[in-house]
Amino acid sequence: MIVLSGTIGAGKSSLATILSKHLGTEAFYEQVDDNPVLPLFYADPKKYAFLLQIYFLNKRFESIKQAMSDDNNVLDRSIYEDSLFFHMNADMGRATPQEVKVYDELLDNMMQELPYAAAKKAPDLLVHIDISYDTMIKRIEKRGRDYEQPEQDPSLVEYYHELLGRYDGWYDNYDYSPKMKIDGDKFDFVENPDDLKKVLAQIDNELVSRGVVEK
Ligand SMILES: Nc1ncnc2c1ncn2[C@@H]1O[C@H](COP(=O)(O)OP(=O)(O)O)[C@@H](O)[C@H]1O
Ligand SMILES: Nc1nc2c(ncn2[C@H]2C[C@H](O)[C@@H](COP(=O)(O)O)O2)c(=O)[nH]1
Repeated sequence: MIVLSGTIGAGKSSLATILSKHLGTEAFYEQVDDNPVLPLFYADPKKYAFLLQIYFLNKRFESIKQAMSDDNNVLDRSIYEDSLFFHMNADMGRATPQEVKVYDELLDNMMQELPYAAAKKAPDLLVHIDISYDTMIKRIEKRGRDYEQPEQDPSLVEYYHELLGRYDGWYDNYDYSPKMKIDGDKFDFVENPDDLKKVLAQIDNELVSRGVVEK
């Protein structure tokens, strides 16, 4: 299983589609447009942060189990990033210490239940897409989900800065699996075919050198 990571609008879903096609495998996507809790969360984060987190945890767990059913399937966000989101929201006063404790213990318990073979308790590779704040905002605007637009809710400017800032430390400390970073500002793998080629070559190299796929 190959897992993508990155902030909102980094290009995870786009790359998941491209990469799974390239590898001849399946992509598994985070539930967003048909997520009934997400708009509620953006409208009232304090009321819905915990419910949203449980919702994501449940869906993510389901996707991981499905993605694991075959080699080299691609997941468009890691379960570990959900925890990053939740702890950030809790630090912003949107969840209580008790809710955080319940979430952390539940996550831990669920991870232990994953039916991985003993040697395969983690993804084969994490591919992190790194983007700047400006790129993040441009992409969020391009995609156009109402509730994510800072124009509609100026408090999102601080939320997005904080999120992006936390991602750096998160990636540096991530040690559940081999990892690699793609410069999502420099390589436009959606609109530039040359960039796409370079990005896929970087990922292929990692997968081959780690013995995940054959040359
Ligand atoms: N490298 C890129 N160049 C141009 N547009 C991009 C790029 N990556 C993503 N996008 C666009 O930005 C928006 C967010 O991308 P998406 O793949 O949904 O990101 P994520 O899944 O990380 O939130 C979409 O409209 C997508 O078409
Ligand atoms: N509070 C949380 N929000 C989350 C979490 N996972 C995703 N999200 C939000 C962020 C975006 O608005 C949307 C989809 O994210 P993309 O990066 O795929 O665009 O869902 C979470 O765990 N907690």
